[in-house]
Amino acid sequence: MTIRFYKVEDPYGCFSNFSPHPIVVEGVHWPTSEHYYQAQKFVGTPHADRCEIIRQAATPEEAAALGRDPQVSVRPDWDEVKRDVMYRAVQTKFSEHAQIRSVLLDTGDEQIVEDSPRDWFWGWGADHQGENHLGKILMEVRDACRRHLSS
Ligand SMILES: Nc1c(N[C@@H]2O[C@H](COP(=O)(O)O)[C@@H](O)[C@H]2O)[nH]c(=O)[nH]c1=O
Repeated sequence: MTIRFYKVEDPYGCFSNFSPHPIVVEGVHWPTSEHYYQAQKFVGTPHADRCEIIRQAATPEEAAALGRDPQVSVRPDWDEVKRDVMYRAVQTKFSEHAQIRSVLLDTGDEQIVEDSPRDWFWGWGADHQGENHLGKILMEVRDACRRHLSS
């Protein structure tokens, strides 16, 4: 059966980037993978100061809002790099938290879908026709964890 996730409080909520699992990337602590993902939008831009503002946001919702401010331009290559950014965020999260790594590994080879009604890129969208890149990255990270375990 397909594993659907979205809100942190719902089943498989630990797969959401809003889940309370901090990550450390290049020695920098991020409260959630969402904080890290949203901050990368502004690396190398005139608004690079926004990275630290986002890192210090009290909640992932606030971090997402700061990252989605239409008044502030993201890095011009964001659409080209955002999937790699997301992969690094998710891979780091599950490498640093054994308990949720077990949850991910225990999904076997089931399909994983971000059941977002309004995100057709990271999720499958309300009509379930979206690209589900976050679900695909979770399945890629699951496979990488499994290979690491068997090596
Ligand atoms: N989980 C979740 C969301 N989805 C998350 O938002 C991020 C995409 O943001 P953007 O690239 O700015 O559209 C990505 O991490 C995706 O999983 N959005 C929400 O407003 N609430 C939520 O609970």
